[in-house]
Amino acid sequence: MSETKEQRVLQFVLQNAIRGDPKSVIDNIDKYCSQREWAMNVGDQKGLILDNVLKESNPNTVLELGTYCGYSTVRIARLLKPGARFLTVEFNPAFAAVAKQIIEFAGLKDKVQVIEGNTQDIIPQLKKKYEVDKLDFVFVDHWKDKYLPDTQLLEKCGLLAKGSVVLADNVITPGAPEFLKYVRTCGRYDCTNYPSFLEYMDERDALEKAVFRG
Ligand SMILES: O=c1[nH]cnc2c(O)cc(-c3ccc(F)cc3)cc12
Ligand SMILES: [Mg+2]
Repeated sequence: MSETKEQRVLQFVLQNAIRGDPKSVIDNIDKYCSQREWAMNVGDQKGLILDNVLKESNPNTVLELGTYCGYSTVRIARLLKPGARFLTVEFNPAFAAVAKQIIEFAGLKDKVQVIEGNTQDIIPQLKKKYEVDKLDFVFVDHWKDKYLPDTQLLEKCGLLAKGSVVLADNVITPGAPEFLKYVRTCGRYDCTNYPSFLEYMDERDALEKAVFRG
């Protein structure tokens, strides 16, 4: 069976990165996806913004919506303090399989729980099944049409508290206009826009930080 792009990214990492070294995993995914095949990783420019917003938040409990190959999962997990909890949700089983191997190769297997499934099914299970009380940091990077319904579901399930950070990728390209309008006008978030560029391209993109007011 012919391999997929995501499997080729995994092979490049396994053959070129240093086992147990998250930075070398990140750098090699960026190298492959900028020089050989574009892939929808958050990338190094937006990734640096993600790093900085995450460091400011210094979270105990993190949720990622959209694991893909695990690039941002590795970026986040490498910066978490000991004992922090990190759950990441991926709908596509083939993507989840690649991500688990990349996360393990980076030496971060014990810091992350990869959950395969639909975010709208998983989010309501976080409190009871996954023993989550509140989320300090949520990285939203899955399907653009799910940004708004999933954010509202997080609110409805009582998973956000005063100061919870919701950081969303791609609010320019491909764009998440309904999500942006909601977080900027509903009165429950303090929003900051971080202009940047689409991963590995010259097109404009941005991250949006929405801090829940509680
Ligand atoms: O679907 C996406 N999920 C998560 N992140 C994405 C991401 O960073 C970029 C894109 C994307 C951007 C431009 C384009 F021409 C085609 C796809 C999609 C996703
Ligand atoms: Mg993205």
